[in-house]
Amino acid sequence: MERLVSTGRFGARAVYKLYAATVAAGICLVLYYRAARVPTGDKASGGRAPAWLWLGMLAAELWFGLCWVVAQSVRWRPVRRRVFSDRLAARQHGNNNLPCVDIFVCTADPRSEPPSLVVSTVLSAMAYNYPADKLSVYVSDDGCSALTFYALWEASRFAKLWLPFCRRHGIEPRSPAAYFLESETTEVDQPGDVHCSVQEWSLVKESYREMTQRIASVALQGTVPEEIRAMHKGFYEWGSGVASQNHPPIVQVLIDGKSPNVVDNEGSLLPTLVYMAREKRPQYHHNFKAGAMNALIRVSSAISNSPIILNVDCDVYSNNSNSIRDAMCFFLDEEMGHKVGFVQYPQNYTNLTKNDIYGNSLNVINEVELCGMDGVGGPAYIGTGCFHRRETICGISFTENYKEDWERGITAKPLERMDEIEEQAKSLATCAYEHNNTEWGREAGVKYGCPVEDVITGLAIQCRGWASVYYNPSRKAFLGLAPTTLAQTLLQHRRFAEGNFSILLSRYCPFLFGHGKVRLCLQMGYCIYGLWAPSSIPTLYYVVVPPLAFLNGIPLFPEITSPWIIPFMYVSAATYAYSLYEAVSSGDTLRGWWNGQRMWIIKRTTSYLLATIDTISRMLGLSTMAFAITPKVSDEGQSRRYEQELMEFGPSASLELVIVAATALLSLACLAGGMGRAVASGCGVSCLNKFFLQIVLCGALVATNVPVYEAMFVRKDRGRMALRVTVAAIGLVLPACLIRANIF
Ligand SMILES: O=c1ccn([C@@H]2O[C@H](COP(=O)(O)OP(=O)(O)O[C@H]3O[C@H](CO)[C@@H](O)[C@H](O)[C@H]3O)[C@@H](O)[C@H]2O)c(=O)[nH]1
Ligand SMILES: [Mn+2]
Repeated sequence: MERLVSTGRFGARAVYKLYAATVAAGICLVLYYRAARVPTGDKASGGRAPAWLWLGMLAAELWFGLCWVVAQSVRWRPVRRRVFSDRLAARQHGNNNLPCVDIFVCTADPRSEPPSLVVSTVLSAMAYNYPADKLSVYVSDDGCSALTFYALWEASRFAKLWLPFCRRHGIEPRSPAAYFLESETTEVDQPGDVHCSVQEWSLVKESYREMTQRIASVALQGTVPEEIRAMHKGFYEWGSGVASQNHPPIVQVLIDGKSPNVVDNEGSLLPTLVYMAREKRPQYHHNFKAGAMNALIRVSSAISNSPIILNVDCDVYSNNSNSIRDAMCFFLDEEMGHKVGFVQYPQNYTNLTKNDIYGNSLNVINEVELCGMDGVGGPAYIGTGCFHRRETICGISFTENYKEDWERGITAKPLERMDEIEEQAKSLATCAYEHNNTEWGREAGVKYGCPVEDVITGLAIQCRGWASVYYNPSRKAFLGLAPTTLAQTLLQHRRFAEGNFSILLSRYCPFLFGHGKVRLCLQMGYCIYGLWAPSSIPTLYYVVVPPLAFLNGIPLFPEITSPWIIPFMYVSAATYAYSLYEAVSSGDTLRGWWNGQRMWIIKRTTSYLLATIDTISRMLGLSTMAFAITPKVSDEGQSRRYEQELMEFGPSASLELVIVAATALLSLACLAGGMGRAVASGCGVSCLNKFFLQIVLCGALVATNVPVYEAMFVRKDRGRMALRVTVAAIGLVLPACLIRANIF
């Protein structure tokens, strides 16, 4: 029988391995040079560095070398997957044998995640090219907002028009917001391959526009008007005593897809649509998104109980209506299917600008690193765009004789006793449910206690013997929203870095937890992200010390005439050139790569530093875990500057910004001061000889920091650096430059 999937290797791996071997040799030479030449004496003397300064360089270079080695794990054997969904269609006799699928959409806050955004995501999920009676969409609302419920109720009505429209004309993408936006920017009335009358197209568009207007106006009023509330019993759940973080559970089935009476405008069945706000009480910890996911798993088990679960964030709409069928090819493939625990799609964004000013594109992670993890055991679970087996995420271990119950959910009857089922589902969404000594959050479901709950959950699934698969089709399956300001980006990365570092330090450390269960290369692959946070310290050292040493006339690298300069130059040039190649071949622009390098430094010296502090203080019990939601809206000025690719620093001040400004100023001051000193002492060529690499390093830092200087001294818009930040940065840098050699 023909396979449903195929796996291919990347080309030219032998060339890559040769390159990697030369870099490894270069790193060894650099470390040897450092270790063999540790100066004696704690003070700078005769132009020699004090020992501690030199040892610091050695430690930093050792660390960078280690990170490089760890990063090789996912570059050694990357694979690419293909699916043959036409064979699946032939084999399943049309649609008869396709398994049921539950789709989870998480939202948490109607202000940073507007209900109209949630609605488009939900509609795109309902409109998959998949039998409607086998699809159920569940929305978890951690904000417990009547506005979100109202928006979903509107969506349940609009779906009757939207779904047949999509089906009939093969619309892509099936998020109405994305579809109508796209058709606007392509400047035709309708995309060429859509053969519908202009009237029909305009009717659907108009009715979508009216719906979003109604949602917007209700959101503006802040409450749902009584005449609307009268139209669905669900609105009466928001009585007195319901606050967003203190309320009883709410479960409302908005569409019962099994009922023959609920059909779209063409008489076809609709997918089931369920709204859930799990119970929240101040005395019970709700465990953020992980808690929401687990409540969804339980609630859905009482309603549709499908064997496969897809989960997406509320901003992540479906951009490809065939993704469910594609994912099913992996689960149903006779050779590998029985082992597959989850199928992960990449995380792609719709709102990136051409040169990706905040380095948010994830292109290299998507095109290289996840493929590399897939080659050595399977990608990590990255929280969104992932298909899980229900049994797997619920905690079952893989065994060769495990048999999936693909019939699960199919036999479910219409929810005749709707009220009873809703009551039962509610009881599964209470706080008390989990506190009666259940395994939820520990052995069962998504794991608690980690800001990257997804990564730790995926690792545990792999350690229970399941494989995972990474599928990156050319038409992107899911598109979400990336942060659009510097502050949001830094906050998001602080959470990522903290989460991954705390995994490394916990009992889930991939080397311990995964030992003997997953391959060493995969253990290392997980570590790449775990090492982000502690990398902040060597990075800060490298950004601060060599420039200051240059200012003080202390050379830290081999002279230009010494052969030892070759490994230093080779390692840096080769790794940068390769990173450029990797970024550009993954879809970044040249400028995008350059912006990414700036963000690399900014994130490492701010987010990751704070993440390190967060992690340690959490381990010492000085603070508790937080999950700061990434806002999906920004004000008009901010969006305009984002479109213009102007970095957003102001107007408020923060520790992160002070660090960014201070390190930028320091490089500039050291470069100028050091050059001035060299010229004044008339040493010219011999200085260039001694300080060549330090000058290159300072120069590169200054070049990447140009937008920071502009924000401090040139720009006049509201996104410029706050004056307070500039003053604080000068206050830090000035003494550091003046104290001079005394401390060295
Ligand atoms: O208490 C909470 C907090 C968040 N969320 C939802 O979780 C999702 C992700 O939150 P977001 O603020 O958008 O985080 P990102 O930084 O974009 O999240 C990435 O990283 C997270 C782990 O840090 C993963 O869970 C996400 O899937 C992944 O997209 C959103 O749908 C939220 O509504 C909840 O349901 N409840
Ligand atoms: Mn997000």
